Amino acid sequence: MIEARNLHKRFGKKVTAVEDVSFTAEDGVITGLLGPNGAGKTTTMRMLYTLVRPDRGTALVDGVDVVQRPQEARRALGVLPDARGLYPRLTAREHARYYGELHGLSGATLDKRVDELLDLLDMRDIADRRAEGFSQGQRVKVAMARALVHGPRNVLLDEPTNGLDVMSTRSVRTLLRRLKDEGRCVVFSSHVMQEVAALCDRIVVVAHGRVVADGTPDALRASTGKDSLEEAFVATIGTDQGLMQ
Ligand SMILES: Nc1ncnc2c1ncn2[C@@H]1O[C@H](COP(=O)(O)OP(=O)(O)OP(=O)(O)O)[C@@H](O)[C@H]1O
Repeated sequence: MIEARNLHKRFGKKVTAVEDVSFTAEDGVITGLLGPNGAGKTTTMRMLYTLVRPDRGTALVDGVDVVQRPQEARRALGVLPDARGLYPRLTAREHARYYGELHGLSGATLDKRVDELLDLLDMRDIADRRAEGFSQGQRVKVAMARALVHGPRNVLLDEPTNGLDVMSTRSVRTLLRRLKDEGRCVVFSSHVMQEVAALCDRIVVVAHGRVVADGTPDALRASTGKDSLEEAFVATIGTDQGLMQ
């Protein structure tokens, strides 16, 4: 479970990226962080996975404070960051193995886990190719495999389907549903409302660094009095700018 508590982050004097973000992402639930470009989603995610230190507020990962005990919090997290930097000379399989080793896995356990992920992410064809020259979709799959190799209880994904074709998007969605069915806490960010609507049990809408709505798709529709989720989002944010594909 992940609890964001009054997160604040400014960059310099002029940019307030995150004003006051609080939400709880439960286990066995897919929580979507939805907001237009520049809303503060990536900055929020970075604070959750301990890359950026909040100016104020904090977050708890399975009860562990990310500011006070970042290393411990990181062990309980699998992260697909916004930058999917890969090592060009390592193969897809070597990426997953390397990250598994960093998390203390080895031997047959690690081999089995990596094989499972290669199948789940449908990446057998690229398993033993070096990452240099990988397409965007292939890069996302490798980054996803290394995020999940240690079987984290909590999974944070920053715009996981960005740049993916229809088939790859479907396999990512299937994987996220599987993580949910396994009882994991899944949080992903997106600026595409159709993406969030297709996957999420719970939606946290962020605009200008603040949470402007938080609830199930049905609750969001009911609170705005709109029949379609799309209209409900527009009503919540006050504009459809940046939310459509
Ligand atoms: N390192 C940084 N230095 C200065 N400004 C930053 C930095 N990181 C983010 N910002 C600013 O903070 C605001 C929120 O950015 P953030 O990347 O969190 O938004 P986002 O919701 O993820 O947007 P997108 O959908 O475009 O990725 C933006 O105005 C951005 O320019």
